[in-house]
Amino acid sequence: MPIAPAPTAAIKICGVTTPEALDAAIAARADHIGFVFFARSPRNLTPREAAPLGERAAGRIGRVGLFVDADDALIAEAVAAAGLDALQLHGEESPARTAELRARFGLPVWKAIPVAAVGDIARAAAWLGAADLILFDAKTPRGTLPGGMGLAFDWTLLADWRNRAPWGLAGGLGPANVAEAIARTGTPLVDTSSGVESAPGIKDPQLIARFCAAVRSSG
Ligand SMILES: O=C(O)c1ccccc1NCC(=O)[C@H](O)[C@H](O)COP(=O)(O)O
Repeated sequence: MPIAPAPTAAIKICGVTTPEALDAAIAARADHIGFVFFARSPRNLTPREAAPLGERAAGRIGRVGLFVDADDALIAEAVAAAGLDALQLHGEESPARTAELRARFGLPVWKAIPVAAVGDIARAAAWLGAADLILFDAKTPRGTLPGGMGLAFDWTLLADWRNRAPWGLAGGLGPANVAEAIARTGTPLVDTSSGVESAPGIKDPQLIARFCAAVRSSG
């Protein structure tokens, strides 16, 4: 009887802004790319800028739109322009707002939960039933970006989560530590941004390839 290969974590490359980075993610067989719609981010795209990337990605890789306390008008414009397959909420969106957006746009919603202490993991339970996936990410210092800062959190805090819903791990992941992160947490999805960049907002195709290879080596 053939032995099935061990499953590895799904991969999301966040903050893609160029066709080269998109093609690198597809070539490396990542599962999702993220388009950031947040003006303060070095990876920000307007819906108009995201449109050709969304078209290039269609049917080849999942397109996740990242928003930070965005209004419905921006989300609607981005969904239509970039053909988004899922929404990622990276701000202070409540469980009610999360459920409302899921119903309004008819798309899966990923809710990022910032983590610095064990209570932050418990807090995620409030989004069960409202979000389709919980993305645990490092809590960033006040006054900085709420994500994409290359900061990791203490993965042992996840011991309390016990796979209560579909989830993923983000924060400070790169080619050098992602296999260890998967081995230590058992995460079914990994998300990276700065770890595959040569400078903030500049994706490096070689780092994308190395990241995806490292994920597969963990299986
Ligand atoms: O990437 C950004 O610029 C960003 C801005 C505002 C909110 C969230 C943002 N990124 C979220 C992501 O999905 C990142 O992949 C995640 O935070 C991990 O980032 P990194 O630690 O740089 O890998």
